[in-house]
Amino acid sequence: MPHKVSLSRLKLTDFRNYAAAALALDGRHAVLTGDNGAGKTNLMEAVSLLSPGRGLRRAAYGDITRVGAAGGFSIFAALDGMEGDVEIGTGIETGEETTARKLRINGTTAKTADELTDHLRLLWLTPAMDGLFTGASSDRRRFLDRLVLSLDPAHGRRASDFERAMRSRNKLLDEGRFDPSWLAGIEEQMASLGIAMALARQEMLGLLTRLIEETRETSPFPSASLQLSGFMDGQFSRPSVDLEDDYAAMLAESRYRDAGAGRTLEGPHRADLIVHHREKAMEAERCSTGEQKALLVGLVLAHARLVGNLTGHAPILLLDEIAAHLDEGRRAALFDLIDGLGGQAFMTGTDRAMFSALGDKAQFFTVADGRVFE
Ligand SMILES: Nc1ncnc2c1ncn2[C@@H]1O[C@H](COP(=O)(O)OP(=O)(O)OP(=O)(O)O)[C@@H](O)[C@H]1O
Repeated sequence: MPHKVSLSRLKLTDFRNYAAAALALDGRHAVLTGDNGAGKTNLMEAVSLLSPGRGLRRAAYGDITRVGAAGGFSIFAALDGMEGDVEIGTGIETGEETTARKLRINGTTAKTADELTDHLRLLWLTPAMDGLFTGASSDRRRFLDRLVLSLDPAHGRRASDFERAMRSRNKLLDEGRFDPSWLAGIEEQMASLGIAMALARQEMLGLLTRLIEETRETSPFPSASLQLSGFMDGQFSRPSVDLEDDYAAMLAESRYRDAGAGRTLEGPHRADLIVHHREKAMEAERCSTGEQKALLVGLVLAHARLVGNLTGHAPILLLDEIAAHLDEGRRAALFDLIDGLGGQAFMTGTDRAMFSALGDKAQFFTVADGRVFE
């Protein structure tokens, strides 16, 4: 069983609809119940900001700050983390527009948000993700990259460096500056970063596929088969240097075409995650709403197990309204599965009775009008 990472304290100031709130957690799962609009998802969002990036809503920091607050927002958390006890503080200081948030770990300013992954790994599942299989491929790519990131923290840097290189190539092409040596330099960089990104995604999917295979018999959820498509399809068994050379050559050949299109048409930024419902041998997008939800829950929980197995520490799970449409038996099976992962899960719902099968495995909180109490 992986080690448990658990939040022991969470304090919010001027965060969404919370002027000030504090939660004392005892290491068990946390169930947050309350009416619509009470502030349950806001609490989950606050926890999600303990990982790199803009949290589970991908919101602008200015929007997170409580309407009417004099300054910015802040989040403080204490946890029993992957390297022992740690205190994390994050937020923005003034209400003005900013793209960066301050981050302090044990009182010291962190150089990058990636340092958070030394202390905890977070995974979430929200109702906003229900359309993942039918929606835009960019959402599936972001989902895929978050899965990779929770195993391989360097993936985020790779992806942002690739984006930056691609933007400078697009700009040169857009301005008609076809300087071959300048472009070749950028394309070489794109090739090494782009292939590294694609290989990291491929490796994670391979590991996840194996784990899904191993746990298939016992899982109460349908199993997913996973494939990458849209970039270097079927070529990932070749040496990475050959793939890099091929991609660099592809970019060099497509300069005029890409200039015409106004963007780079080939690359890891065009890849898609293709998911099938294995038992039904059906594309996920053609499954029923309930089947899609079950597939997604199964996939995220399988990934949580993988993160626990590979890092030795179970991730913290944020499961927003996960039990809403399940019957009693399925809910109980779901809670058993979540508990069996060995980590701390935060779960929300409108009705406390829905979580009764958790018994004393969870701490129950009531959320009402921007206040939270046990
Ligand atoms: N920056 C902000 N300042 C003040 N209030 C905000 C801010 N952003 C969002 N809110 C409010 O926070 C409230 C609670 O939102 P939240 O999504 O957490 O509700 P919830 O309890 O998860 O509800 P539901 O059960 O409907 O999903 C909403 O009424 C929203 O208007």
